[in-house]
Formats: sequence, structure tokens, C-alpha cells
Amino acid sequence: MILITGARGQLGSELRYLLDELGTEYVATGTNELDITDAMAVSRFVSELKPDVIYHTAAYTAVDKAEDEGKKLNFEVNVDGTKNVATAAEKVGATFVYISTDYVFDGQLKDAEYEVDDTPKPNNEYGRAKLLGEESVMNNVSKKFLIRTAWVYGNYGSNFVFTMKKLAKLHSTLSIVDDQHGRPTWTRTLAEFMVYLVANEGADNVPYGIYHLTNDSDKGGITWFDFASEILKDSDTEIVPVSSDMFPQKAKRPKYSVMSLSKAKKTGFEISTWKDALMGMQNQID
Ligand SMILES: NC(=O)C1=CN([C@@H]2O[C@H](COP(=O)(O)OP(=O)(O)OC[C@H]3O[C@@H](n4cnc5c(N)ncnc54)[C@H](O)[C@@H]3O)[C@@H](O)[C@H]2O)C=CC1
Repeated sequence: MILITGARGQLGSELRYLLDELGTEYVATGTNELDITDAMAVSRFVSELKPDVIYHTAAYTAVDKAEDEGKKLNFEVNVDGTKNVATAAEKVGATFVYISTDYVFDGQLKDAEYEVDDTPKPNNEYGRAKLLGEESVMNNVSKKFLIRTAWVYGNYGSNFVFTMKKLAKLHSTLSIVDDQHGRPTWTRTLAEFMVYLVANEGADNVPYGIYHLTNDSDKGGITWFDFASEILKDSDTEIVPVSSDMFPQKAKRPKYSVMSLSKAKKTGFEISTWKDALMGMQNQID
């Protein structure tokens, strides 16, 4: 049996639909069915279900709120909650798939792509909590895949793609940040990669440990301005590149968090380009 946490989030929803398509059975829980911060409840639930695989997508993802009013909840969900699920997974011998973030890097180290074994150094609270979550998984679980991803979007939740489309209907000009470099990730690509790793578990080219997975682009990644320009390429709205100083945010974002996809590619998984992925998302629900 498969357990999905965070079932109604962007990624949890995509994963459910993918497994439905594949005809794979699973149990999916959101906060109402299983609050991951409740250690007793998690332990009981997992020991009764005895899943072979846990896709742990539940997380506190409000990056700016995590700097102040959400600080406590960020750690409760992303650190303690992850530890609860990880410990329960190990007790039943489940394979554990944890999703982490490019925000474990501060973007200051270098301007080459981040490799999976580069030393993380988060510069915001969300990144710090997700990194502690990673450490908890590394230390507590034997069979684990940790996947760092970035700029996640899909058809099931709010995200940059929907925000841009909404704003373009209201404004003739949009100013978009052009000095943060990264790579976007379609939830479908990520969900397929998660399923692929588990399906190929044990193969020589699919070792346990940390992976980076985003959609692909030329070296150097893209900026939010590039992403917005592609999203709105058929719109009359003008997109103006600006510096992130124009939009002060509570949480610091890395200026450069392009992650190397070479380990993910070595598994044999084919990663679509960010433009193809965006088109795929837009064609997914017609
Ligand atoms: N959204 C993004 O841009 C990025 C997301 N990630 C990671 O990817 C994973 C999936 O993210 P999304 O699907 O975009 O997030 P999301 O915010 O859409 O979904 C997270 C889900 O977790 C649930 N949740 C929160 N607290 C919970 C609790 N105490 N018990 C049970 N469930 C709880 C929420 O209700 C929500 O449905 C997360 O681990 C996130 O940290 C990593 C990098 C970027």
C-alpha cells in the first residue's frame, strides 16, 4: 500500500491523479485525516496501514509567513511533522520520499549549478526548517529518496502561473523580477519522477539519497521574468523586467538557485524542458 501525505496540496493532488491513471492503489491523507504534527496519531495510522511507500508531500509552504507569525508552525510541520512521518515509516520498513527545496541554498556560494552534495546554507526560515526535515529523514530512515525541487506549479493549487494569468487580465503592464535565477517545476514532472524512483528502487543507477529535480533549461536557469514572459506570450500585457529590490519580501530568496539535474538524469528519467512542461500543464485540463 502507498500513503500520500499532503493529499490536497499541489503535488499531493497531482500524485493522486497520476496514481489513478496508473491504476495504483493508495491512501491519501490531508490535515483533517492525519495531522502530521500529532506524533501519536501518525505512529498509530502508519503502523495500522503498514504502507510499503510513503510519499510525504505535506508541508508548511508559506515562505514569508514563516519569518514571523508562521515561524512556530513552519517548524512544527516541516521539522517535527516530517520526523513523525519518517520515524513511523522506518518502523514499518516503508520507502520514504521526501520533498525539499532549493531554498536550502542561499544562492551566494557560487554561480555554477548546485550539486546534490553541495553544503546547504539556507537564508530563510522555511529553508532552515526544510533542511532540518532533510536531516531527520537522512538520520531516521533506511530507504529514502529526498528530492529538492523549486518554483512548483500545476493545475491543483495557487501558484505563479495562475497569478500571472490573473494579473494579466487586470493590468496592461506587469513588472516582474529578473534577478533571481532558478528553474520551474511542473507538479506532473515531479510526481512522475517520484513514482519512477520508487518503481526502480534497488537499481544501480537509482541509489537512495538526495536528488535535484526541476524542469530543464539551458545552463544558468531562467528568471521569473523569463517565466512570466512565456506564460503570457499570447497576452497583450507588457512585461517589464525589474530588480527584486522593487518588491521587498519578508523572506530572503536566493539570487541563484539553479540545481544540477545530472543525478536525476543518470537514473534514466527523462526530464522535460520548462517550456514543454508549461505547455503540458496548460493542455492538461482542457
Ligand atoms: N510550492 C513550491 O514552490 C515548492 C514546494 N516545495 C515542497 O514541495 C512539497 C509540495 O509542495 P506543494 O504541493 O506546492 O505545497 P502545498 O502547500 O500546495 O501543499 C502542502 C499540503 O500540506 C498540507 N499540510 C500542511 N500542514 C499539515 C499538517 N500539519 N498535517 C498534514 N498536512 C498538512 C497542506 O494542507 C497542503 O495541502 C512540499 O514539501 C514543499 O515544501 C519545494 C520547493 C518549492
